[in-house]
Amino acid sequence: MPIIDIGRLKSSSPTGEEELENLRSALSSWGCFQAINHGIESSFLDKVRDVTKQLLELPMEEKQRYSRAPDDIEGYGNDMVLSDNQTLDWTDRLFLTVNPEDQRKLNYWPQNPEVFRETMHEHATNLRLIAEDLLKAMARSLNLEENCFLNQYGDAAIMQLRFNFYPRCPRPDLVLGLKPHADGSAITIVLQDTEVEGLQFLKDDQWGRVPIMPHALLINVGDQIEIMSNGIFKSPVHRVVTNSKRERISLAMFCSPESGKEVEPVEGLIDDKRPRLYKKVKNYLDTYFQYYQQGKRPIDAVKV
Ligand SMILES: O=C(O)CCC(=O)C(=O)O
Ligand SMILES: [Fe+2]
Repeated sequence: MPIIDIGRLKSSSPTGEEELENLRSALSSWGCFQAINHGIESSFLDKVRDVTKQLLELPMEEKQRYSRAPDDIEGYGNDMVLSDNQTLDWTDRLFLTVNPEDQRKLNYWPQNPEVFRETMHEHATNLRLIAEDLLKAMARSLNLEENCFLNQYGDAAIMQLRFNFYPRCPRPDLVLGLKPHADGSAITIVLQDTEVEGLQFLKDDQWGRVPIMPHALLINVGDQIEIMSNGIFKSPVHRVVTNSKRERISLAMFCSPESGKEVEPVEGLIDDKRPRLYKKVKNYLDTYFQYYQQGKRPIDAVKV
């Protein structure tokens, strides 16, 4: 699992150039990395985890006050059931749109713990800057103008938080916490559990574990960056395994292009040797969930 010092990516020194090359290599092989030196205080990340834990450990009756409506993707609950033969994940989650701010559905936002709302607001503010800096670095790592991904991402990017709670599972050999999938985002930033592993990425047909690094952020590319980069950066398939002894918690932030923005392979990455791989897409997330729940890869539907 690659580790990238993202503080270095902004520097134009030789070490900065070297780190850009590491970034390009990580995203075109694994599609993910552990980000260190990201500028967020460790104590703040601990607070975010703590608030997440407090929320997920509330009594079920209290969490059910934020239950997802049957036709909504936001709220507390499990998978949306779209067919009888769907495999359910061994997880409960709370899913919230955080940005744009005027699209927050506050009826799903817990008020307990009391600092929940302000903490998640601050967390989103921090991650927004990291996502934007990374999109610039990703463009520079391919010798492109630094705003070429950011322009498709837009100023009113969609940021969605998913609080994942994986209870202990008596049969980890039979059940997954989260079935294999690739994310529909542009990029995803995940805060991992500090004690229990579980996330795995598929590389060269093998599942690679994400080791615990308490103060790193796990970052992976989603389908929309695979599209913009014309397939150079890989949106990796990943899954979460269950554990019979320990429960596990994680907090994923999905950063996706602004609603209505057209997303397509960047001009500079299409040539005779690398023909255009993907069509132009808009509001990719709208169709993503249907394919996802059928166990299909949504990105296959937008191949040329
Ligand atoms: O639980 C994790 O570490 C990852 C979660 C994830 O992949 C997701 O929510 O899409
Ligand atoms: Fe994921």
